[in-house]
Formats: sequence, structure tokens, C-alpha cells
Amino acid sequence: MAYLLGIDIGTSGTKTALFDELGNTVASATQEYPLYQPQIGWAEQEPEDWWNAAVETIKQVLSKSSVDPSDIKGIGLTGQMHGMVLLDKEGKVLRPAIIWCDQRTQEECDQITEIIGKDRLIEITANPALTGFTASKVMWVKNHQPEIFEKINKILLPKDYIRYRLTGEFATEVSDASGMQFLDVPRRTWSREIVDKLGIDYEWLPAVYESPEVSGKVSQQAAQLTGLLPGTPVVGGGGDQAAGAVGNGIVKPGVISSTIGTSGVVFAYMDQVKIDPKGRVHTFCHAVPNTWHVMGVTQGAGLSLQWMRNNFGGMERELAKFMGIDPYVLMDAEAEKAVPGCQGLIYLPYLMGERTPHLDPYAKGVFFGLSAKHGRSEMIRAVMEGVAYSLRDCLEIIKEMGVQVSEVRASGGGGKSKLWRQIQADVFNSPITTINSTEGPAFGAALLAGVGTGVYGSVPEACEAAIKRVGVQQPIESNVRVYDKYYEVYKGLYYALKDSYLKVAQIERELSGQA
Ligand SMILES: Nc1ncnc2c1ncn2[C@@H]1O[C@H](COP(=O)(O)OP(=O)(O)O)[C@@H](O)[C@H]1O
Ligand SMILES: O=C(CO)[C@@H](O)[C@H](O)COP(=O)(O)O
Repeated sequence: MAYLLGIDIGTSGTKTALFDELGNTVASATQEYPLYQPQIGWAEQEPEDWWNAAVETIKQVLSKSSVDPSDIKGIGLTGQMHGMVLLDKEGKVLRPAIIWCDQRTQEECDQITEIIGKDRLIEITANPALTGFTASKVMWVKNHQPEIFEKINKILLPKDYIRYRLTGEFATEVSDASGMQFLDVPRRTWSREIVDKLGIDYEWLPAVYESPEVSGKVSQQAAQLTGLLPGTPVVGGGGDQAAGAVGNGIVKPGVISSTIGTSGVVFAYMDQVKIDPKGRVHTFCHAVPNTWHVMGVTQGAGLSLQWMRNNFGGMERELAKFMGIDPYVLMDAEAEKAVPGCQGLIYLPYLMGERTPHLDPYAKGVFFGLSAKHGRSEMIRAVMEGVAYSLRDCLEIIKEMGVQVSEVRASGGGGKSKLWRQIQADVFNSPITTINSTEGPAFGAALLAGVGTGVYGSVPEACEAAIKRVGVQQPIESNVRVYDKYYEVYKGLYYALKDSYLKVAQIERELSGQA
């Protein structure tokens, strides 16, 4: 039996999982790490935390599974997209990574649009300049930390930093590279035009592969630290959304996924490049060679429930510790006590600004319609419903682009919740299916490793062999009617508050002396 390892450098933690070639999870391990927010709207992590978590979880998986490391045929890497890791000539990290949900770079986005030209930027990178993407983060360092900028020797994405530590190679692959905004997305290669015009040295970019291609081998040093066999092949892998899509079988037209991780993503496969003219959803290369995908991204999906848990879930946290279970399970049970629609309590999940559909880094979270009769149950459920409304925004744009939708698969940490899946079925008015694996990106990365090392013939063949549908939740008609009504109110709230968001951002800037 061949075994495949997937390593997912997530925002909340790193998950490593070992699978057999039939798609069964043999062992998995997770290690969390902090997210630093030095200012409102800023988000940073320490690459060393990712590496320590990767080493620790690989060791745990090897020890739990008792699989001989020589039976591990390949390793696939995946992780949070867009994060900027800067290395100097010695391969040392120059500053904490500025990650995907950081919102400090609106001025740099305007600068990029000005330098390249709006239409040309979309023609090459398939997307408008966005605060989430890597290019604006690099430009921020250029503008604000020139002493660091001048020491840059390589720019890597989170999973590609782990590749460097694991294999010594500087490499990425097309799906994650698409989110840097340095890639020519239709041609699947770096754009010299973009990097030259932005004053970025072309040599700073790593080699770019197709996702299943072998990009390097586990080094002697990494093998000693982790227990892996030196020489084990490491394939390109994918950004967490593309790899997660492979792990959910989103490799053909019609089947789409709705993922609630820290962010929330609705993801659809495309066999040609299609672009939303308003730039509200992203068009990127898929991890299936020579195909693309479109995805809508809501910034604060699972993050919203995590924020609730950390700030108001003390009771659940204590009780869960005592019972030896996950506090989210208790939060689900609390939310279940509230009725659909939460009697008019509506939550806008814009804790880290918003991408789809508003592209507004200044948007903020809101509880609207709070009254004295509302309690904790309604507040927790409203968070889950607000996230589902935001995912519906993504779904509607994807449908508007003419992308075929015949099945929606739930995924991500939030997809583990039966209640949250039902809320999605009701808000989307669509059946929600689940598959045999809940490991999403790590599973997809492992399947990509299987393709690159000859265990499977192609990515669709790998999905065929390893992925099975195991459940479906149907929309409940009476709930659909309630949610349809509240969704209309939800959509209007952002526009009612847009100017106030901007005013608050200005006040905050003045108060912090940045005006
Ligand atoms: N049992 C659960 N019920 C509801 N939500 C959950 C549950 N377990 C996890 N989550 C949600 O999933 C999120 C983490 O998802 P995950 O896919 O692990 O994130 P990431 O890949 O971004 O690190 C949490 O922030 C939480 O909101
Ligand atoms: O920014 C995006 C996709 O464009 C995010 O999806 C990140 O890739 C982080 O993912 P999670 O931590 O939520 O899995």
C-alpha cells in the first residue's frame, strides 16, 4: 500500500495528515499558533511558528501511524494563500509574515493600479489590485520599511517557506502563485512586465511548477528533524483553496465547494479563464494542470465564530475542557436553541474588512437588530447565519458569471458542524453534500503528491479513486423563506453603513497620528 502525506499551513494552525492510496486517513495531527494584530486591520504570523508546527505534527503523525517512512511515496504542501515571507541572502526571515487577511495596503493597491493600469493588470493577473494579495504587501514594505526591502533575496508564500525548510528549494506552484499578483494567470508563468514595473527583482521569485510536479526532495537535515526518509519527493501542492478543492473533488464543471475555514470560500472549477468584470471574485490557476478556478472570498467566516469563542465563549471553553470535547460543539448546541433568522438579529462578518462582494478593507463587523429579547444563542446563531449570507453573495456572483452549479459540497472546520451545513443549505436553497474526508487541503495536497509520484494517473483519476459522497442535507422550505427575506436586509446593510465605515477609519487614522 502506498501512503501520501499532506501538510496544511493553516491560519489557525498546521495540520499534517497521512493517507493511504484509497483515501483513508491513517493519522493526523494539528498544532495551533498565534495570529498577531499589532494594529487594527493588520495581521501577521511568525514563519518559525509554522515550521515548528510542521516538524511537530509530522513527528506525531509518523509515531501515531507506525507507517514505515519508506512507504510514504510523496508529500504535498498546502496552506493559507497570499502571505508574504521575505528572506535575506542567508535564507533568514527578514520580518514577520504579513498574511492574507491584513488590510493595511489600500494605498499600495492604488499605486499598483496606477503603475500597471487597471485593464492591463486584470488582463495579466486576472484580478484587480487587492489588499489581500502579496504584491501590495511587498509594495508596503518598499514604501514603509526600505531598510528591509533592500535586503530581500527571496519572496515566498507560507507553504513555500516550509518547502524551503524541508527541501532547501525555492519553489512554488501556479495555484498559490496566482494570489501573489505577479503571475500571468492565463499563461501560468511569472509576468516580467508586472515585476519590472513594480521594481521587484525577478530573481526574488521562486521557480513556479504545476501543482502535481515534483519540486524537490526531503533534505538530510529535515529528515533528521522530522523522521521522514531523506529523498522523499515533495510536489508543488496548492494554495489551501485549490488543494482543498482537489480534496473535495472540485475538478470538473458543476460541482462547487463552500468552505468555512478562518476565511469562507465558494470555489468553482473552470476549463477556461473567465473574469468577473467588477473583480468581486478571484480568477486563479487551479491545481489541476491547465485549468482555472473562480472563487468568492469572505474574510471573516470561521474567524467570526472563533472570535465569539475567544471573547464570549468562556463558559463553553471551560465546560469543553472538563468534558474533553471541542468548545465549538457546545457553541453549535447553544446556537441550535435560536430560531432561523434569530428574530431579526443579523450579523455582518466583516471583522477583517471584506473581499467578495464589496472589496472594502474598511468594512467592519456588525450585529444589527439587537433587542432585549436576544441572548447568547441568537448571537452565536446570527454569526453562523451572517457568514452563510456572505457565502451566498459569493455564490450569486459565480452563478451570474455563467458558471454551472449542480452540487455544493461543504468543507473546512465550519463544515464539520451539522447546524452550519443546514444553515448553508437553507440560505443557498441548495442541497449540501459531504464527502468521506474532512481533511480538505491536506487531503488534496496528498492526492497531488500521489499524482506527481505516479500513484494515480491524473488529478481527476485521484479524486475518482479516493473521494466518495457520504451525506446530503436538503434545504428546509420554511427556513428558506425566512432566510430569503433576511438576506435582502443583510445585503442592504453594507450600503447603509459604507460611509460610516470610512469615517471610522479616518478617525482611527487621526487618533493614531497617521492622518
Ligand atoms: N464543530 C464546529 N462547529 C462549528 N464551527 C467549527 C467547528 N469546528 C471548527 N469550526 C470553525 O472552523 C474554523 C477553523 O477551520 P479550519 O478549516 O481548521 O481553519 P484554517 O484552515 O483557516 O486554520 C474555526 O475558526 C471555527 O469557526
Ligand atoms: O485569502 C484566502 C484565499 O484567497 C484565504 O482563503 C486564505 O488562503 C486563508 O485560508 P484559511 O486559513 O481560511 O483556510
